[in-house]
Amino acid sequence: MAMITTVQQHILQQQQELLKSTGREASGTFSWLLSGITLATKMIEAKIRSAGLSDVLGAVGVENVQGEQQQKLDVYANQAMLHCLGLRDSVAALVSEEDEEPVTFNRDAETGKYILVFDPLDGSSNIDVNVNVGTIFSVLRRMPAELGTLEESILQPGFRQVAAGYVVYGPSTVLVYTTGNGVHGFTLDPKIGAFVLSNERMQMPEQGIYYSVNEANAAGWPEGYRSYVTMLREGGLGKTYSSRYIGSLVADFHRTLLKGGVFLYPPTEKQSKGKLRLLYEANPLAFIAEQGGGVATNGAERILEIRPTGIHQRTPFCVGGRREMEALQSALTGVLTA
Ligand SMILES: O=P(O)(O)OC[C@H]1O[C@](O)(COP(=O)(O)O)[C@@H](O)[C@@H]1O
Ligand SMILES: [Mg+2]
Ligand SMILES: [Mg+2]
Repeated sequence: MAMITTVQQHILQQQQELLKSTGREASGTFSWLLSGITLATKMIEAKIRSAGLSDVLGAVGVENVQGEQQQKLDVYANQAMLHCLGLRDSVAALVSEEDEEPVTFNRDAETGKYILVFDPLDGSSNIDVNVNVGTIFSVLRRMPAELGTLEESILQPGFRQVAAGYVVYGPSTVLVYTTGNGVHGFTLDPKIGAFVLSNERMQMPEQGIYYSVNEANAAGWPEGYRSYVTMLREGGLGKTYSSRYIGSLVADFHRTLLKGGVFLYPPTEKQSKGKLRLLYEANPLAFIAEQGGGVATNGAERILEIRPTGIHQRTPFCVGGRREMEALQSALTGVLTA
């Protein structure tokens, strides 16, 4: 019988490796915490698989804190995450794209030592048309009380993340995560209902063949982005690039991690800060990209060094292989070199 490694086993192994170097035992708290995410995402996966047969398609008729029409599946996914993670007593706060304020728990700093930040359902505009959507999460450690309040702990910069990951609900359901020790992918095996290791130590290719951006916004981009995309299209980086844009960040990112290339959501005249959110979209994917050998910026600085000022703040988001991101930096600083 082929031996399998589930995501829980893998996390525990990673923890044991990590702690062995400090002579301490893995408490299991962390893998128990992440099992809350795998349980919630399996519930969401089950809803999506038969979406057309149950009442989860369409909008609920109210706007969320982002000013977007909330989809029924946004609400279901949010409830699943809040329910499964709220039960974990190591959780001090839950921060969701769908909730204006964090959900906090009256747990002392010893017990409630983690903060979960998440986008329960990413790619909402694609739900009703059966295109890949996902869930994105980021884990921060609560700061000791003498160093900061719970609110300050939530607004820590991205390089303070202790874990990050996403699940793509597509032809198969794939979970990708990092705890700062490489990027690892797991596929949900429907026969046993477990996420099984399928891609260990994933690496983003140094250079790819795809660029991914919503070109409908091109007229509103700063000039550097337009000339950069033109340069890629015209073979300026020694290869002819093709365009791929799904409109679900988690799916466009997953392709970029596997195949390389570049994903961009630049600022526009309408949205000078771009559209995507720093805490639960850009930060977790930037952590994974860097752990996979890629690069992630807001066009000027490293995403993981941005100091958050608000839980729903937006940021321009550029992520991709080393070659594409070096060329982007040149283009945005006005030195477009092939
Ligand atoms: O339609 P646009 O402007 O290209 O925006 C697409 C982007 O918006 C998003 O759908 C925003 O995320 P949510 O669906 O979680 O709100 C991203 O997944 C995607 O990359
Ligand atoms: Mg999203
Ligand atoms: Mg969302």
